[in-house]
Amino acid sequence: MSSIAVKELYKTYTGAEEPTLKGLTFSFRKGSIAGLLGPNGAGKTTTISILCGLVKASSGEVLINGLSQDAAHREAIKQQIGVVPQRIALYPQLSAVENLTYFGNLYGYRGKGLKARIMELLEAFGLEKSADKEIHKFSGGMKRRANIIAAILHQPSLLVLDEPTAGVDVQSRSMILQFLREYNSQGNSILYTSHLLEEAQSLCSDVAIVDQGRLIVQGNPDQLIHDLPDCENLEDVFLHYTGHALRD
Ligand SMILES: Nc1ncnc2c1ncn2[C@@H]1O[C@H](COP(=O)(O)OP(=O)(O)OP(=O)(O)O)[C@@H](O)[C@H]1O
Repeated sequence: MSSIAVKELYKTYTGAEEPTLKGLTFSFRKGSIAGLLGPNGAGKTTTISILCGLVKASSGEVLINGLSQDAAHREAIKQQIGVVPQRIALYPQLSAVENLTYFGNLYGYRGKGLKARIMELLEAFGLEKSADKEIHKFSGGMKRRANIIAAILHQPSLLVLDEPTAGVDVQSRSMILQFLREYNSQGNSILYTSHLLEEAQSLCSDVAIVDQGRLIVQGNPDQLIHDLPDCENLEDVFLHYTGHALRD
């Protein structure tokens, strides 16, 4: 079964002249680490926002673990999916523990069990010494790691991350990537976006390259590289399919 299936997805934002998504179709198998790749403005964040139920598609279908992303399945999907947005979604004036307790409560977790899970995850992400520090005192990498913890308190079987390694230092990035591999090895599916193609090549079992709201190509990174005789890595493949023209 697919963890994610997107079929003929269209999205036109209110007031926009052109659709952002133009019949986007792809699917990722359960248990994969999938990369949604594409140039600036390709529609990656829009797609992720629709997948997570934050933005409504103009038309098309989205299935999460076989459930259609609609009002009838919203609660079931909420339990199965964890979302790490591009922008830090934490309260700056609250400490890490206060933030994470708030997010745990949203999923119905309380008391000692929640506290233990928060402390376990803070330690796993190297943040245990900063448990009671306010988020606005965190570095960029610390904020990003805390943002990930907020999304996995309820142990979602599908974790969706929008550029989780953008703008963080090498140490934080290495820790985040190690975490993603471990979380996946526990049987969970991962979908992430990135502009770092070397990273995506080594992390992902499957990638979908999108451009201008459409799927350009999908497959295993090594296979995609192998299929094109002039390409040595995923960046070559990406440029082969999306070209060299700037998007701004
Ligand atoms: N809320 C919005 N209202 C109107 N247009 C939007 C909105 N959000 C995104 N867009 C437009 O949709 C297009 C795709 O944006 P989106 O953020 O989905 O792309 P992306 O692939 O994630 O890009 P990037 O790599 O730059 O993050 C862009 O042209 C953007 O201006």
